[in-house]
Amino acid sequence: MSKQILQVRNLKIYYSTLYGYVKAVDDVSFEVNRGEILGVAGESGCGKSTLGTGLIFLKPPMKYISGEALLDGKNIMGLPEKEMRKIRYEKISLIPQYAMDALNPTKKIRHIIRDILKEHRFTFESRRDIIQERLKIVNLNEKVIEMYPIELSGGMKQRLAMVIATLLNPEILIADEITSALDVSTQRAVLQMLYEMREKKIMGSLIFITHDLSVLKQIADRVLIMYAGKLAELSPIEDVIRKPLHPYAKLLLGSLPKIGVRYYQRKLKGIVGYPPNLLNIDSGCRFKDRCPMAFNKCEEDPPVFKIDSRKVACWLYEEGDKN
Ligand SMILES: Nc1ncnc2c1ncn2[C@@H]1O[C@H](COP(=O)(O)OP(=O)(O)OP(=O)(O)O)[C@@H](O)[C@H]1O
Repeated sequence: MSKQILQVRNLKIYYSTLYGYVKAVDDVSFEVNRGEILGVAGESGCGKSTLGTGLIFLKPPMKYISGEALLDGKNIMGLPEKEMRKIRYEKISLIPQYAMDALNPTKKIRHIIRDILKEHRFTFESRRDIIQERLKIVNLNEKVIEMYPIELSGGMKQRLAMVIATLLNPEILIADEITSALDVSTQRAVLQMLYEMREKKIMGSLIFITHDLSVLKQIADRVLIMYAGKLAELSPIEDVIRKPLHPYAKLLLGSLPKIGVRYYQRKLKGIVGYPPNLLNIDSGCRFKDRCPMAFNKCEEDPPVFKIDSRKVACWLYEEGDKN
């Protein structure tokens, strides 16, 4: 059995618009190890959600262009909907961004769960114990089963979405910005629940998408930092925190508040400038216009260089092996 549950190779997922393609995920390669929590981070609009969602639902105008995503060795990109339905929830599952609003408000929770299970040839009764166990982990009373989503608070819906996404013990769970709208203590509780689910092997591996690197510090094993649809850096989380390689990763880390610093005395540094428009991208490194380290070579697209267990798409690391 391979150490890697998912191998994504040269994946391109664009949005088809009247003005042309928005290159939201543009030639991205990475792998997810069994049992691993892989964080995906980067500024708003860098393609995190497109990557997470595109692996499961290719809803127009999202368009799969090329590349592969091997789940347990089998390419799932471009599979017909009938085939995808078989593997959703069971092999790969998603807690979508705004999961709180994704639940059908007119259906009882019991019926939402029943319909998902039915598609996978399970009855509600046969999974009752598991549903009860999961509700307990996320601190929800069993009574919610008889309620409608509209009767639940945002936080309760969020936790219910975690239960629904893990009903069939997926090999990979993708959690898309599920802590962003929560206050810090609820955020911590949700992270703890996800961690517990992983420990109990309720899901095999987790892809945790967030714009907030400080959240990943608490939960992730490795982090994939994206910039403008591309991989900027892929490293173990403690390595990124200790010594980020990509100039963008350095700035992203530098923009986090630090313990002991009073920010009414010192301004929190953001990253100057804006990411490029993904409809119309110049050649060369996509970060070059904002990069304090940019040099002539950056007019060419940087390949991904491998440095020990780390990957970085930046010409400063040309001495590393090209991946
Ligand atoms: N339906 C759409 N049609 C056209 N372009 C889109 C569509 N949805 C997203 N995009 C564009 O695709 C790019 C990537 O968006 P995506 O939502 O994946 O980024 P993100 O990193 O998840 O950002 P956020 O954290 O704000 O959700 C952005 O430039 C965005 O404007």
